[in-house]
Amino acid sequence: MWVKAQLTTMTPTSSSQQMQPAAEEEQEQKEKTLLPGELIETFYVENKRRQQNIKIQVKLCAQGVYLRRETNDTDHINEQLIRIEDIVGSSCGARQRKRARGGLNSCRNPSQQQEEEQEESQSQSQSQPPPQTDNSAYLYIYAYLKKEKPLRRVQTLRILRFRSSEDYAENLETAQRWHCRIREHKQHTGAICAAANKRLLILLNPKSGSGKGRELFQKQVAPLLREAQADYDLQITTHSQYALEYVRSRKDLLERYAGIVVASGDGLFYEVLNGLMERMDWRRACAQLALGIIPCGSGNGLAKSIAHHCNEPYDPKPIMHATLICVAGRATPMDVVRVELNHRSRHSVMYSFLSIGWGLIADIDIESERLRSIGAQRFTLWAIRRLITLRSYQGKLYYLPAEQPAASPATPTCSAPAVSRISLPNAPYSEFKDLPDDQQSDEFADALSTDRSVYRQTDSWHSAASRRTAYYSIAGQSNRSRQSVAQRIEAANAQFAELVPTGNMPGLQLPLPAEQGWLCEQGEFVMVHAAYTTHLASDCYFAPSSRLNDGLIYLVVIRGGVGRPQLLNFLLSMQSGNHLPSEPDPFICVLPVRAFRIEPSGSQGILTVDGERVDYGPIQAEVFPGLINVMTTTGQ
Ligand SMILES: Nc1ncnc2c1ncn2[C@@H]1O[C@H](COP(=O)(O)OP(=O)(O)OP(=O)(O)O)[C@@H](O)[C@H]1O
Repeated sequence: MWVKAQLTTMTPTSSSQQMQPAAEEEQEQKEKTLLPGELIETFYVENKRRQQNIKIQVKLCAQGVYLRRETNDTDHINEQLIRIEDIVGSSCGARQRKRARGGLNSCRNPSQQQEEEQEESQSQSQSQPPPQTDNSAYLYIYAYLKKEKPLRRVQTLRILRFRSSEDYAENLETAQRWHCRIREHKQHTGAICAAANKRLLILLNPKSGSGKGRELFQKQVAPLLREAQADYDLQITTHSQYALEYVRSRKDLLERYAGIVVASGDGLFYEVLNGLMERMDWRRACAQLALGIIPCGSGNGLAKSIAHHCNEPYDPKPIMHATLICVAGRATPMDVVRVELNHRSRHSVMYSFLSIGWGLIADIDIESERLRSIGAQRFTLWAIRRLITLRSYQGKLYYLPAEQPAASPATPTCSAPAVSRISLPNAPYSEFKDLPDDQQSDEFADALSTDRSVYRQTDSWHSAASRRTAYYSIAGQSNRSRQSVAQRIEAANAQFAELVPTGNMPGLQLPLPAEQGWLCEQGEFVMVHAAYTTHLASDCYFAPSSRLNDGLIYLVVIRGGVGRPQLLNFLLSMQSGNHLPSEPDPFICVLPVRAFRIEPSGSQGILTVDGERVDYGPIQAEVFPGLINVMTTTGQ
């Protein structure tokens, strides 16, 4: 790569540096061959060592910024393309002080900054003309070049100095033309934050992870958002359920925002997802709002899974890398899993994006909470403890295999004792329509306001025992007959039932139809852990075969009777993703399924959904393929 310096100022020919007539002709010729939306200009970079100006032709096109250096040696022409995908944004104006350019420079500590400022003011007083005599306009191009082996992003700043005219306004106009074109090309790539007239909603949990969310945001996220010229509203959560309530109740969510970014751990993303699903326009909201995550939590399974999906780096700067994904912000569909729980005859429904755990891993995760103060080592310590006092749980596991009748040979399966069949449509939610906006706010006002308590205690919508009711506002309708009110309530109930995301599994208390493909295994389990993203945490590569939008739940089953050495090996290999047996194994297997149900026999145990503890009892889950959209760099 010939451009060695990360920060290079390029200056086009000015009136005082007249182009040779031949060069002028050449330039004119090149401009004639430009496609619409393309710009071209010749700049000179001063090479102090050789005491000469190096001629660089810069072309802005749909692919990015193309730089071509021509030296006097005829055989020495170097080229570089800064891909439009690697360009975060640009800005233009008068010369900026180094610190004001943002980027990672603004993350330096105060003493470093002070030194830099002193250096800069000295160098300015020595070599640079005072700002008022500089009529140049500058274009700053912020890019993070993607490099493989090792996978990383290299922060790069290119500065183009426009000074062909003596008039600053004219130079600025040229720089602005370049700046606008860059933004237009970014828009064509589908960048969500470059979308016109829409903003990002950023929800920040100041308590997540080490509790430094606010500081991390100011130092690492905000400068990048500035470079990307992303307009955003920042909401700091004040308590648990804040984000859920905010997303659920904000009326102008879809009109105002192009996406929602969670700057927190997986817990807050769970709230945002469930808040969206509790909206009456849930389907439109899921389709239109892309969701992003900036990992400020302790587990960060989703952020790592997204980075893995689009082959983006994660460590050593997970926040910077995730922010880059969010500002690239192309939407990729992602599966969501509908979970139904039954605890002491209370039913609840929730939506999950990461995992459901029963047994070993859930136990380690939750029970080691008491050692939180020692950091990530709590998991290792508790895993050792649990290996010594190994537990197993009695129960029944039902599942609907993804491939019928036989599973893919690449994924070894376990033999299941009982077989029955059931069919699930690929996209069970596709049959529902959203409520028109005006109906949302009026007709279903009562249903919305009372819904949450009902919603979390309801049976499956299709189950015979469902207690779910939509309350229809009858205020101001006293002149209508009782009969008509009853009919209207019934009609509203029917319509309401169609407008919420319903599952296709029978209610938890109902048997699974024997003839439709369900398999059942009864016995002792050390663990059943369902995952639908590759990573459960940034250092736990749990379901390597998983894809964001494959419509699959990966059930990892460890049966009773498994030896401790095999279990130890399993736990130690989870980080690298080598924990699953490559050959059929009697004790450990992974099952790609579309739905499953767990019926634990006892009443004591731990169940987790997305890493959070939920009531212990029967639980069932089914996948809704590609229900939401998450921000990725690829858009696939
Ligand atoms: N201001 C707040 N104070 C206390 N709790 C909050 C606040 N805002 C959000 N919460 C709750 O904190 C919980 C945990 O947050 P989050 O998942 O973001 O961080 P974490 O637990 O550190 O990360 P991870 O889930 O990756 O381990 C969320 O479920 C959320 O309900």
